[in-house]
Amino acid sequence: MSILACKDLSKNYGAVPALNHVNLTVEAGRIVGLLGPNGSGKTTLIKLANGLLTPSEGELLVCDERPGRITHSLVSYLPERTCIPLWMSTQQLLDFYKDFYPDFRREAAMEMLQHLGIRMNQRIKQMSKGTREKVQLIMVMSRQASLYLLDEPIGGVDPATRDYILNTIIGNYSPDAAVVISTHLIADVEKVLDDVIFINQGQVVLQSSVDEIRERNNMSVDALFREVFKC
Ligand SMILES: Nc1ncnc2c1ncn2[C@@H]1O[C@H](COP(=O)(O)OP(=O)(O)OP(=O)(O)O)[C@@H](O)[C@H]1O
Repeated sequence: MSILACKDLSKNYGAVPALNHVNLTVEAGRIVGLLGPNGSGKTTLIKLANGLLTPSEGELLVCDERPGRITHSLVSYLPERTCIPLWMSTQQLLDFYKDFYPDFRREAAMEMLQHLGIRMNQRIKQMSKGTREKVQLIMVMSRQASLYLLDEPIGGVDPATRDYILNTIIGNYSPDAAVVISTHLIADVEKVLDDVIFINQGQVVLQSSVDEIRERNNMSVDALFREVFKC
């Protein structure tokens, strides 16, 4: 069973085609980079997988289920923008997640928050943008989900902390789960990726393992991306 499967999936916003007959699968145990230029359809695909949008044509399945009530408990989603309640303290946010998500691993979240020096009594609205991003990512990755959908997870995180975030958080998920990361920070993220999907103008132009890219093209994912999408 694949964790995510798109079959001939299309999505239009009115007359604007955002995804155009996309076929792809993501298997358990894989960390997949969803990479493409601005406006290529990454966020649209992530929102379809999370059930925030519905397909115009074709099908998208999460663990063999159409997005809906069942998949909401299987998917842990980090949106592009911060959407945690700003008035809460870190402590209150932990309580909120524990109440809301039965699969939330509070101890794991606490350990990561403490490692990054994030105070339990600080309110989210008092935090810097990068700290908010870290907190939200820790919350999302502390759920025991089957599919993690991370839309631009580390854009505001300083480079020194990125490696910790990527290694500790993304390296700590269950082998039965899959992670899809949309990012423009390819050089930073590619060391944790197993596979990449290149998407352009709503179409998948490449799906490959990172090892294959390095062997076949003798270059990093970042270098290949720059070559494929050169302006
Ligand atoms: N709500 C909307 N209404 C109309 N068009 C939209 C809407 N959201 C996205 N689009 C269009 O759909 C296409 C894909 O957008 P999407 O946000 O999925 O791209 P993206 O790859 O995530 O881009 P970026 O890297 O800039 O975040 C673009 O042409 C965009 O203008």
